[in-house]
Amino acid sequence: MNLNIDRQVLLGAVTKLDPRQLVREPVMLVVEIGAVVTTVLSVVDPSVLGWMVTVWLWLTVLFATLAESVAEGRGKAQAASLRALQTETTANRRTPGGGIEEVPSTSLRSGDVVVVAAGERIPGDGEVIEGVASVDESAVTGESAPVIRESGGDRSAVTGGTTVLSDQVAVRITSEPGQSFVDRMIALVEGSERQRTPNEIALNVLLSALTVVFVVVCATLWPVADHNGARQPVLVLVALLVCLIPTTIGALLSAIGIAGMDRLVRRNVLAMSGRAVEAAGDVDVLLLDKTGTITLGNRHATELLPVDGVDPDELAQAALLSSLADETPEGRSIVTLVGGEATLPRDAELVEFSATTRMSGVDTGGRQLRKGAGSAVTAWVGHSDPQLDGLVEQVSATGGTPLVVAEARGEERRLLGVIHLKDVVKPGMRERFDELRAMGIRTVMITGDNATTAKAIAGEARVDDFLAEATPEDKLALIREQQTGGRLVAMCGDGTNDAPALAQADVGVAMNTGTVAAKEAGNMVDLDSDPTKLIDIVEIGKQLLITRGALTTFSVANDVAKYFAILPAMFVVAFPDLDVLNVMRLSSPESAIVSAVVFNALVIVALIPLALRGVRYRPSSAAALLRRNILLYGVGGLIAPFVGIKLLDLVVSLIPGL
Ligand SMILES: Nc1ncnc2c1ncn2[C@@H]1O[C@H](COP(=O)(O)OP(=O)(O)OP(=O)(O)O)[C@@H](O)[C@H]1O
Ligand SMILES: [K+]
Ligand SMILES: [Mg+2]
Repeated sequence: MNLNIDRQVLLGAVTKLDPRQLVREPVMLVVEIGAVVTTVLSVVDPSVLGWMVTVWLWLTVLFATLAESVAEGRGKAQAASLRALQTETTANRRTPGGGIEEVPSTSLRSGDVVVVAAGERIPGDGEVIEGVASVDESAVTGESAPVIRESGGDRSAVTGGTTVLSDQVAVRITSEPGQSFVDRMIALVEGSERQRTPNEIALNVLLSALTVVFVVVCATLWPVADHNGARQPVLVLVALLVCLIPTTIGALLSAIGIAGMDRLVRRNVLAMSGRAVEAAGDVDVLLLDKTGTITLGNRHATELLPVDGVDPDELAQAALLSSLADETPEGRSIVTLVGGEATLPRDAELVEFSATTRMSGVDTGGRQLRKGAGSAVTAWVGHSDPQLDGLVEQVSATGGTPLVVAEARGEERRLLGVIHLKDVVKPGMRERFDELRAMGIRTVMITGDNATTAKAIAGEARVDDFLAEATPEDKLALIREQQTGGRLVAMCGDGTNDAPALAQADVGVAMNTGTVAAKEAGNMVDLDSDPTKLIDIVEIGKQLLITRGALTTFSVANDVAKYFAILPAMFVVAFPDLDVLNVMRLSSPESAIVSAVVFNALVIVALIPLALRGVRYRPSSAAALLRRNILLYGVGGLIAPFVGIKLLDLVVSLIPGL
């Protein structure tokens, strides 16, 4: 593993020695205080032992800050390239009068509307409110293929710093200066905004408590030893204290957390909350939105199917008229399919699409035209038609979305036919959902589409279960229901109608292609818009928990062993009976103490790569994992000090004066 220790990383490590920063790691703060004490003692009363202990105590603290600095350094290069996106550009802002004024991009505020043409850089985060464009987002996502961004649908969000390749769009800015997506990304990859996770905080409290206990033990050892004629210099007691407190995990705890977040960033996932990363390690159920999440999301009209007695042209004109003002991608695709030069009559009153009504349309010239989900439109018409039901079934069975078209003139309401909307399942879904199943995670697709379409897509993507004709409230209710059963729920979605569910889920992963509302509601954003990314997220979450557990086990086992390694050596002169415990036959009490302190420091260095890389995660039961880790890190931690300190003693004893 390339640790990449350059000047900047070293400088960072030295800066972190500042006690004001170190208070966040109480174990290391105690070591630093110890180092200050031994430094003073060694200046007043110099000795080889004193200086050896002092130098190695300082190194112990430095190794800890170095671990954190190295972990942070890995995001620095990425942060630098992201900063390049923030250079000021000129934005074309719409004035209240309808004109255009040139303003610096840095002065844009939430609510401003800017016009961006081909070749120009999008000056800030926002939502496309007019037009369609292909956008190069590679600077943010690393993906070189251009993406479509359009108004009305679930693919409307744009990121400041990306470039429009073709056409022109109007964008409503949604972020305030300094709070953009790229700002948040930079803070994340640099680790400066890292939030400690609940488990990490709990562990830190536990380690601090342990440290206090050992401080008390060592402080009381002094008068006791003195009383028994085995007076121990303060220097030796400080050395003993540092060996006993959990320095290994105390030094690496923060690096483990930073490295976990970094692993997510490397997989193109931005986690806004550490709690979510930990929760991901224990997820039981994954809920996924269909359109735009499991499928590519460019649902578009491919054919018109009239019912008997309706002229194909009449259906086409009705479909067209009801879609002329429909700004959703579905609506625009109908206009494209039918073609022609039709314009909306002046008296036309629009009925906008909503995920709750699942209909859209227009009222004009005494006519009302509606199109939408089969159940919604037949309910509006007030009666159904077996032939129409057949057409709906026919489209649904292929996984397509049927939009039923209907008309009302006065009292008479008629069903005209069906529009076939087609969408494609993203490649590779099946295998990845199989993998999730192997990890013990149940996948449930939720969609506003009808049950037959849902069933066809669910079968094709091979999810475990599906919920059809779901409104935003249904999605939220399903999550709440799962959570009350004590299960941890992950949700992947892209639409504004997914936002409440994304906010409620323990792990809410918003697709980067999605709407601003979805991205703000979730606690993670996947830049690749791949719902099966959850596999990686779960693995990283599990790995984080396992790594922390393994290194804590190792650290505590190590300290217990050190107790037996050095205590007999310290007191053997005063209590010759202790010699039976002196199994290691270290050459002298002084050499024993120095060897223990050196070993204690070197263990930190040795484990930095493991803390950064993480303990390997293989899918297996929690019990098997626990057994394996206790064996490896517990027993290993008990044995290592005996071997290590003995070997160091052989070298240290050669130093004159020890
Ligand atoms: N522009 C539109 N006009 C009329 N009806 C529409 C339009 N777009 C979609 N519908 C209908 O509304 C239903 C719900 O659509 P919506 O996009 O809200 O679903 P959803 O809950 O996001 O789930 P999914 O993402 O899987 O579609 C669709 O199944 C379709 O029948
Ligand atoms: K220790
Ligand atoms: Mg959707």
